[in-house]
Amino acid sequence: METPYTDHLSPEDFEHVYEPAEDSFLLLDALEKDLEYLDRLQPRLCVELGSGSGVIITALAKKLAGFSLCLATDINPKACNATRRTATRNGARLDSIRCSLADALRPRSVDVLLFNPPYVVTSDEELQTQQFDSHSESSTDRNLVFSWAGGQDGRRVTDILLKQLDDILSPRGVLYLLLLRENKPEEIIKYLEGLQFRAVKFMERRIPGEHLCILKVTRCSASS
Ligand SMILES: C[S@@+](CC[C@H](N)C(=O)[O-])C[C@H]1O[C@@H](n2cnc3c(N)ncnc32)[C@H](O)[C@@H]1O
Repeated sequence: METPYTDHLSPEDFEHVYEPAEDSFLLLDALEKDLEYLDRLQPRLCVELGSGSGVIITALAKKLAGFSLCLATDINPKACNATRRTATRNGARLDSIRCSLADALRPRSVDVLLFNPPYVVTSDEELQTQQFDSHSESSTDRNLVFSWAGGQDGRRVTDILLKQLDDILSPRGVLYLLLLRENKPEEIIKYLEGLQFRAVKFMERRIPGEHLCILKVTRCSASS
């Protein structure tokens, strides 16, 4: 899949919005690798949580143009705005909604769910401030911190999503989730198996200082 243009986003934008990095590109590569599967799935609704600059959902929206509705969410209003601009600049059709995770969506409606969460292990205090800020309409200097700060085990936001996953994914839905080794992917796989999901490490990449992987999650009841 082509990496969308981001030349409309300035260095000032990237002071508030997460700039695409190795983690973003790994998620893009995983989607590229699974395009045949996605073509067969013919998803009606694809959603990226925490879309940041919007490069990932824009790339997918272009690829699946014609048969999928694509949506992006982010708690950071500047990220929602950047996502809209990236989609427009690249000729992709999608909507961008400011909300936490999938809070604004109909239950069990999402066929393809993407999330590159704030995954870095930090103190939990970082996130308490995030909850306060996320109620404000304005963007703050701390938005960038909230794009990577993950609290204990780098899992605070991810764990909220995992608890809600059964209510978010459609019966044939699939989740592509980016994780760091420190997020304990094996523990997450076991947890999901207990909830009747099938989770596999779909792609892995070592970069200086980080060992990243993409978890692919489907319902056990879904045909593979
Ligand atoms: C690591 S960045 C990923 C950005 C983009 N998806 C990418 O891969 O380049 C994480 C994004 O999640 C957003 N985020 C953090 N907590 C969130 C939440 N509870 N609901 C929605 N978005 C959230 C941040 O604002 C940030 O844009």
